[in-house]
Amino acid sequence: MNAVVLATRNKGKIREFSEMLQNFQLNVLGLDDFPEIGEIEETGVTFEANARIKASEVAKATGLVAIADDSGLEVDALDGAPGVFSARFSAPNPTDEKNNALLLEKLQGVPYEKRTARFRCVMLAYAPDGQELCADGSWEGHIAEQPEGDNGFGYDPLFVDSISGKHSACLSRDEKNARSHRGKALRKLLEDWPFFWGRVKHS
Ligand SMILES: O=c1[nH]c(=O)c2ncn([C@@H]3O[C@H](COP(=O)(O)OP(=O)(O)OP(=O)(O)O)[C@@H](O)[C@H]3O)c2[nH]1
Ligand SMILES: [Mg+2]
Repeated sequence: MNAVVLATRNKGKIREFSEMLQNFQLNVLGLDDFPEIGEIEETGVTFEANARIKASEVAKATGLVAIADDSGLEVDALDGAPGVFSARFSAPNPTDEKNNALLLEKLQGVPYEKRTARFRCVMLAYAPDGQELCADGSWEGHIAEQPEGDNGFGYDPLFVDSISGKHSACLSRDEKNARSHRGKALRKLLEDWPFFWGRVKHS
């Protein structure tokens, strides 16, 4: 079976990837299977650059095709912040709770109609021979004034899906995967997957 490794340590992403890939003929490994791989520094200024850094480092270290996701939240009233810094918004020692609290603080006094935002995801598969496949996805919504829901991760309790009007953390797993930036990017990536896999040199 084709083996790929997910170049992420985010448990929420790993869960969503696993749910969406369960019907594919892929043996999906994670970084837990390669404890020798340390922290990967995200020095890029774009989602694409960071996705390439993560995927290429893991592909070279494992000799397997690696898939990375670099994603984040862009808030219009904050000129696109936190963007590529979404995971590190409340640095040093960022947590999802602190990131959400900081986001609410920065948006204090901003009316709902001006709290527009989107999640973006760039997903990139990188082969040890240097070939790559890249796809992106975005998800439009608003930032609520109060958190709601227990599902998902990250900013999901504050992100309101523009279509259903529901907080992302209130969506079921299938509903989120159907709408989300990550779901869209992964479905695009998989469309071109057979062609990519056929071109890659497998050792
Ligand atoms: O509510 C959310 N629902 C989502 O669906 C989602 N997708 C991304 N994000 C935020 O953006 C950061 C990614 O940063 P990121 O791509 O560097 O990932 P990460 O550092 O968490 O893990 P890794 O993949 O780098 O190992 C995450 O931590 C989250 O804060 C999300 N928040
Ligand atoms: Mg990261």
